[in-house]
Amino acid sequence: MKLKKLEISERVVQRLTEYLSILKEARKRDDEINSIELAKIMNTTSAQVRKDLSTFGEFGVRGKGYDIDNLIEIITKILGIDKINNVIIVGHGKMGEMLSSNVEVLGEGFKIVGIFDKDENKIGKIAENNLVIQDVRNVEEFIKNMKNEFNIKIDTAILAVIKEQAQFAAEELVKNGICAILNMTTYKLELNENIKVVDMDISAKLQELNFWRINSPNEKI
Ligand SMILES: NC(=O)c1ccc[n+]([C@@H]2O[C@H](COP(=O)([O-])OP(=O)(O)OC[C@H]3O[C@@H](n4cnc5c(N)ncnc54)[C@H](O)[C@@H]3O)[C@@H](O)[C@H]2O)c1
Repeated sequence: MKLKKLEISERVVQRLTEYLSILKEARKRDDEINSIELAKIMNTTSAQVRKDLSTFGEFGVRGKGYDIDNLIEIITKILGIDKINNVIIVGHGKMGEMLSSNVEVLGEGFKIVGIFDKDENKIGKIAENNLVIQDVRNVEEFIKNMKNEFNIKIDTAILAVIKEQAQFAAEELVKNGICAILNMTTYKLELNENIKVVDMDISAKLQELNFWRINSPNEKI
């Protein structure tokens, strides 16, 4: 399924991932779910749910719910996680190690195929997921080999280097064909607009949460 890129907002894509996790839970109980039930769990309106899902076609039958399996299959395809997506980790410190030793954190559809660092003391060591930590200077060769020898395209990286190295490391990755970066650093990367970056910052999320906590009507301060 090819989608016209500009038709879909980032927020809709974020909501799709939320729908998917809700639907997987709902499937344990039922075969169908309607937009009112979905809206309740998503804390939104049923009109919003219908609007979101209609972006991708007509799935619901009027008066009936959505077929959960069908919806899961479609969203999985839209998110491109109906097949394995190979990713590399760049920076194998505390954060990189947390990911390579807990691969289930990545969820279905993703596989770590390479780990890179620049620290001489780490290069050559074996990570928890049995991959050898490679010299970051070998990323280019690694990507080329994967393509030529196994016909595997690597274009996604998880960036977990120290903040001060984030921009440099990201630029190097882009030079080598990476076009999608999950940025675990707190550095705001400046890259060509064709490069998709998603920031994953626990601290920023906590700040956001804190704002809602202290501005909640239940706040007793
Ligand atoms: N996303 C979050 O919520 C979150 C939480 C904690 C830390 N962080 C951030 O994640 C990043 C990593 O944190 P950490 O605690 O794992 O740090 P760390 O110091 O333990 O690890 C950083 C690793 O990056 C490597 N490195 C540095 N420059 C590199 C380069 N150019 N190429 C390849 N490897 C390089 C270092 O050798 C080291 O192994 C930091 O930027 C930190 O601010 C994010």
